[in-house]
Amino acid sequence: MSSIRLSSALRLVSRRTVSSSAKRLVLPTAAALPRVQIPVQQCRSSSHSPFSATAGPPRKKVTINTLRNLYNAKTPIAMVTAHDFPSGLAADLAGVDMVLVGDSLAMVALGMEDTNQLTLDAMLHHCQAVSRGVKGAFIVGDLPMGSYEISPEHAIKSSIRLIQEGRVHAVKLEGGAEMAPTISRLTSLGIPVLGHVGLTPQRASSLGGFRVQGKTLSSAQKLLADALAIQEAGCLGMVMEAVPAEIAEIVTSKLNIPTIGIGAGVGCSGQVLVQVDMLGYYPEGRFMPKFVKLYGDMFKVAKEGIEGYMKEVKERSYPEKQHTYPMGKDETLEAFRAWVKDQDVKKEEK
Ligand SMILES: Nc1nc(=O)c2c([nH]1)NC[C@@H]1CN(c3ccc(C(=O)N[C@@H](CCC(=O)O)C(=O)O)cc3)CN21
Ligand SMILES: CC(C)C(=O)C(=O)O
Repeated sequence: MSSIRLSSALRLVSRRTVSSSAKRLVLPTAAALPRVQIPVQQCRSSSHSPFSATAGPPRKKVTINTLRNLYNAKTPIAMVTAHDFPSGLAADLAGVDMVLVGDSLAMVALGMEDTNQLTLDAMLHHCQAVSRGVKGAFIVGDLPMGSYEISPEHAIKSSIRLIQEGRVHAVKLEGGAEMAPTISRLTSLGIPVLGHVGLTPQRASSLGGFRVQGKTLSSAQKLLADALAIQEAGCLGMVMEAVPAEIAEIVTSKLNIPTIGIGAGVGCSGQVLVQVDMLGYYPEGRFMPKFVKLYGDMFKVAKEGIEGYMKEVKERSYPEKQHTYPMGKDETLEAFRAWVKDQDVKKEEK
């Protein structure tokens, strides 16, 4: 059976965390799967993360200046969503510039039908998990529907919680010109804001569903006006979702802040995708927006891994000796055997 060396990303983490006594763990796999060997630190308790939360990857921190430099150099900005510690860690170790704790987590991690059921408290919980795993990338937390619309003060209060408790670096909010006063207040207080125009999922009902925006002249005009208004209000950039590529490119060319496109073509200043979508975490047959490209098959990997484990549990080939704890002294075992025999302990009949 062939052996695959551990990925360089995992090696990066394990180099910091694996002690000299680290065991070499051979992952149980189905016969069809190649054998993957990953050295791991022996975990004392299931409540302990196998990866040190403090040992960050040796990455230079992405700041608002880094993003500005990328934009000025016309280097596309790569952003991906994350909703927990491992997905944050994967994104960060892959080297993305920005990590978004998007409210799509409502749909992809919590099984909700839309993003509007998500509360600020739930978002905070996930931001905390992601920010524990992300040490280099610039982290943006989404303001969920209902956490910022009532007044600028409402938005300020929620944003401070996302930054103070969620440990994100910037907040994202949906909307155009009507949100400009709120965005101005936030940015004047030193809270960086990423805007979101085009298809704004929190307003899907009033858009008639998850519909492509900017397809008519008036809709394209409104898109440009909204983009200019939130730029003027001080946004560091904006997500531009589900807009015809040509329109997105023209709007991008009229701005002096980056557009991060999703379903908006290659003419944007950067791209964002939902990590769960792009890595193929779902079984075949689930609807995917047209802009999703699969870069992985996580559902297959997960399912086959669990099948391999199940098979070995059923045939008692897992756990093997190396997965068990040895006795300290042989005499103790002998003494215990003799004592149990002496007690004549009977199995209770049920
Ligand atoms: N898993 C997931 N991925 C996402 O990208 C995502 C979410 N969830 N939830 C929040 C929003 C909703 N998103 C969506 C959802 C559906 C379409 C969609 O059905 N688009 C149609 C276009 C329809 C038209 O022509 O107007 C498509 O065919 O892609 C687009 C964006 C993007 N966001
Ligand atoms: C789809 C992206 C841009 C988003 O807003 C989210 O993940 O919630």
